Amino acid sequence: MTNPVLIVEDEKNLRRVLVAVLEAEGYPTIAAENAEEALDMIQTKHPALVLTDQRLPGLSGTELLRRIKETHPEIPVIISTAYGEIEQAVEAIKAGAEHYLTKPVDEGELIALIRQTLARHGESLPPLHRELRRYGLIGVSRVIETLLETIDLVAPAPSNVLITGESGTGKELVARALHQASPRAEQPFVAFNCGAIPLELVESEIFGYERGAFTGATRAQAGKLEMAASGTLFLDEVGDMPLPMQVKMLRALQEREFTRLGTHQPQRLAARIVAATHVDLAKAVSDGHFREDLYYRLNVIPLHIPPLRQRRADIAPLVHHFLRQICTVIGRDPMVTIAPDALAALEAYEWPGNIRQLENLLERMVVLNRHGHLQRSDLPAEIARHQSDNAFPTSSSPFDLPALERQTVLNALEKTRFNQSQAAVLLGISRKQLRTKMKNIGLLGDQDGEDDTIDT
Ligand SMILES: Nc1ncnc2c1ncn2[C@@H]1O[C@H](COP(=O)(O)OP(=O)(O)OP(=O)(O)O)[C@@H](O)[C@H]1O
Repeated sequence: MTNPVLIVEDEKNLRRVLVAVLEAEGYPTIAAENAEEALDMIQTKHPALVLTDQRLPGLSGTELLRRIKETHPEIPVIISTAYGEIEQAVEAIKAGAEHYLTKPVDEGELIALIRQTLARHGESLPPLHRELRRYGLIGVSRVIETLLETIDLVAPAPSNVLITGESGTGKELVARALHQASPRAEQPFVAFNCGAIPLELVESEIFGYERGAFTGATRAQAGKLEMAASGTLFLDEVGDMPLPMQVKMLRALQEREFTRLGTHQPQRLAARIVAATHVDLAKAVSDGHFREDLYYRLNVIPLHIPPLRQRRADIAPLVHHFLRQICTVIGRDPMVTIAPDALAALEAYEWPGNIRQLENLLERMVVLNRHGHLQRSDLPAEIARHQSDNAFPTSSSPFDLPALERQTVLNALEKTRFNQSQAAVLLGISRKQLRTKMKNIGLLGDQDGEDDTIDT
């Protein structure tokens, strides 16, 4: 990321803190004391995002936002407002602010919001995000960050690894990453899927065979273990390995030797074994479908990849990545883009098929798309009906003003135990205005009248 984040804040200490927090996260950051200074910086420094206080000396945050939208509509703006400035927050969202934050600003929420906003705008992100792109693994979530740290930690060791996770979560990608990050990177990476293959075939595929070892063995063939040499053998769907093969595999791992079928000449097992499964292998052991001793042999280092729905922050960067990738592969230029509400629906969907399902859906949508822009209405109905506010419950959704207003009014009422006068003071509006809002959002019926004297 080359373009900085611009902070606009008149309070000196807060400005310093915000700059320090963002710089610690690896975002190049610049700061202005007021809107006029900010406008100059926008001309010269082209920030990737502006975070501005609403209340500033001179032009307000919303006025600054309007000026930015006139000249640089592509720059996302986040407005921070003091508690009770809901009117201004709503005003700012209407004027095109990406989000609003309520002061005092929560550090974690701020960082997450900035990451999500930049990712949503297809920005290449700061060192953290560049790092998170390593080995072809895309993401901005803590999950991906931890996964990459673990890969770096365990890659150099020869220990076996067992990767677990639902179908399509990226188990093979992680296995390849482990290989690339290891001293074995120059050696072969060989993948073998144990799923739904009869015993004889699994055995001959993994161990190899000599000519005449069985009917049809017209020539000698090296097995996957031999092909992997001192590299990595990736055993996918290891839970489906037939039980008699499990016994043979265990023996090979214990003795660090194996033999081609049809000979007694042992060979050294030099490859590292990385196995993967989408089934609960511990349960398969207790059900008697998987050998406990082999389970422990393989599970020296367990690595779990959570499903996509548990790391929704990764969806936006993955969507941008796949759109770029698919358009490049099929030669689509200019690149197909996606509408914010379509992206929000993707972020809110459950993704039972995880990243593979997301990738396949985008490919289909890009290929079938004529106008170069994916709209919410292009999505399958099942996905389009998802509400964007499921996705990031901590941040306000820019697409649902009534929900935002309703939530703020409710918060104020709850804080004051439904004392309307105090709630109105908190919100910075008159009690009459509050009652109108309560009616609009269904908290007061018409029969409740305009009685200003009785508090409920
Ligand atoms: N974090 C990620 N960043 C980019 N692409 C990813 C990521 N995770 C997965 N993918 C892509 O998603 C697709 C599915 O990943 P992969 O085949 O590794 O999943 P899997 O868990 O091994 O699936 P299965 O259990 O069905 O074999 C691949 O095209 C992979 O490149």
